Amino acid sequence: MSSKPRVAVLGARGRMGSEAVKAVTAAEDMELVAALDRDEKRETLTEAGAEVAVDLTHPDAVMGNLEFCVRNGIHAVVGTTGWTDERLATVRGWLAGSPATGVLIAPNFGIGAVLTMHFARQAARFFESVEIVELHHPGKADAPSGTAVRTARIIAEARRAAGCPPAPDATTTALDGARGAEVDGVPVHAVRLRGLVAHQEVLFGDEGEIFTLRHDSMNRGSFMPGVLLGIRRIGQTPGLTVGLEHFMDLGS
Ligand SMILES: NC(=O)C1=CN([C@@H]2O[C@H](COP(=O)(O)OP(=O)(O)OC[C@H]3O[C@@H](n4cnc5c(N)ncnc54)[C@H](O)[C@@H]3O)[C@@H](O)[C@H]2O)C=CC1
Ligand SMILES: O=C(O)C1=N[C@H](C(=O)O)C[C@H](O)C1
Repeated sequence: MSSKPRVAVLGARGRMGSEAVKAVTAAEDMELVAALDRDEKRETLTEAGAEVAVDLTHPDAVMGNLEFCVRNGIHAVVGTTGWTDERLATVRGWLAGSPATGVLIAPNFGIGAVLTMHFARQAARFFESVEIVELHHPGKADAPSGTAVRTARIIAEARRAAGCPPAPDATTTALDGARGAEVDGVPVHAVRLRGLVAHQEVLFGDEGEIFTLRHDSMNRGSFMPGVLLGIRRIGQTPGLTVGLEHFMDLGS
């Protein structure tokens, strides 16, 4: 990769993509070489000599974009949501054919959001109960958020490893959705409200004690230090990396 990575943004006219275009343009150690949105041809990436593509599009678009990038040896920094185990396995398969290429999938670029997940992993085994509430702007396509799904999986994994029993819940009758969506056994509740950007609470409970982790992104600029960190690191990180925490030297 060049000493100043040549960067393309996909989804460049969107809420996140337009912010990423500004952040990459303002960063002195990288160069914006392409800014694409829907209906613009992916070949622009190769024509422009892009070395890193930042994908901030839509769950329906991200797989096609990534396949193109990996096939052409373009590293990818992905904020787009909608990840399943099957999709991750497909990306690993593509990368096997292009072993020098790196893909970072970051459920959340907010430094505080990454720390929330890190601390949630540590707290998970100490409390009987845990539930997640994520709160977002009403323009969001997916529910629950990618961050909430990832947080729930991290918590569930930590609780399984510690041999924790399921959280207590005496509910025998409920309206559909009243107890949220179950992600790996953790209830996740999604709020969509005008005025919000991106917020999450992880609620842990035990006898006489509640422990809450809360993160608030007040604007989309809050995600940009994480996007830039991903661009700076992905060229030296071949293969698939899931989660920005791997670039943050957080220790265990
Ligand atoms: N990882 C993170 O920290 C964050 C991730 N996100 C995720 O990023 C994605 C985008 O979010 P927003 O910017 O709020 O959405 P948005 O709807 O404002 O922007 C998406 C943009 O992608 C464009 N697009 C759709 N298909 C495309 C394609 N095939 N090629 C190029 N562009 C295409 C759309 O025209 C639109 O301009 C969502 O999945 C969202 O959940 C959002 C905020 C933070
Ligand atoms: O769509 C959004 O806005 C966000 N999407 C990501 C998610 O689904 O977790 C990250 C952040 O929550 C904002």
